Amino acid sequence: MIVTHALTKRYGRTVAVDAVGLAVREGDRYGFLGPNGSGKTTLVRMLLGLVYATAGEIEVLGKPMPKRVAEVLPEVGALVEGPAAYPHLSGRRNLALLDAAGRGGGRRTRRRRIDEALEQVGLGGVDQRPVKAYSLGMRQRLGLAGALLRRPRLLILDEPTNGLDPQGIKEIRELLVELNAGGTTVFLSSHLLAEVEQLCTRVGVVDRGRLVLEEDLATLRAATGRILVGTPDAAEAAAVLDGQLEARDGDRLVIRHGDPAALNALLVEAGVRVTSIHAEQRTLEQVVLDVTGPGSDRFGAAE
Ligand SMILES: Nc1ncnc2c1ncn2[C@@H]1O[C@H](COP(=O)(O)OP(=O)(O)OP(=O)(O)O)[C@@H](O)[C@H]1O
Repeated sequence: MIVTHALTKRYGRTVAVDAVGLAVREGDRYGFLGPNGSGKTTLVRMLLGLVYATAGEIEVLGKPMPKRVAEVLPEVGALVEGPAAYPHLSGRRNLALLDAAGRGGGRRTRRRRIDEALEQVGLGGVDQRPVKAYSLGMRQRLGLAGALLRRPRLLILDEPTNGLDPQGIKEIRELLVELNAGGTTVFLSSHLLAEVEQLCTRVGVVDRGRLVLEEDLATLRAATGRILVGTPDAAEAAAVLDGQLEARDGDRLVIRHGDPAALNALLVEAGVRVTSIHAEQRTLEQVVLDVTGPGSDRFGAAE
């Protein structure tokens, strides 16, 4: 759905995006993760033809960008940082103007599509109040509604949960999962590890303009080959395990073993009471720390 090769953008001496080659596949919920200033917005703008690349290539929906921008954009819903709206007009009126200005999306269906989009983002009950009276979160939702008007095949969203409270973030997450289940591919940028971890199926990590990692989340979080066991009989368990025990902290044990069920059976058979047992998984935070090294606290773990 999106492929870039050696995509580069320089602003004078600043290399905002540095030879990035990423691949977003159909059906992905792709999280483009990086700290503030790492080049996410610049890359998103290049994908949409809003900024020209210094070098490299971009394909969106199988077509070169920005050359085929007029064919590509009607099938893409986009939300770029600080969505623009006419402040003195209502949200509904803004969406009508946006729809009229773009290609595709017939006039006959406009009202229905606007109602649907507002409903989807939780602005169904919105009144005639002008956008200048909206909260930041409401503006963000309106921006998303604009992205959904044409029922796009691909959504490209730059920090879509900026300005939303935890409940709003959860609602947007659920909406994106639902749209994705209905066939929409989702590409979003974020500086929040937790957001990407909770929402995405695939992640690209960008650090100082370079893509340092791109992988399916399930692969990244694959089991480590260790099992975490909680037991009030830690000493007995340690005796039974003979050499497989990696660490012990009170009644919690870390055991080198591949199969929690088999390990559980072994412990129970030996008379060890097991209160909890599960395979250890890496967190996205650990993976990101591994690839970016010290200074990765620039990534937001949560907000
Ligand atoms: N129009 C511009 N002119 C000069 N430098 C720019 C311009 N736009 C971005 N940059 C620089 O390029 C780098 C990447 O910026 P960018 O906004 O793409 O990062 P980001 O990851 O989206 O950060 P944020 O989340 O804060 O928006 C930064 O060093 C920024 O100062």
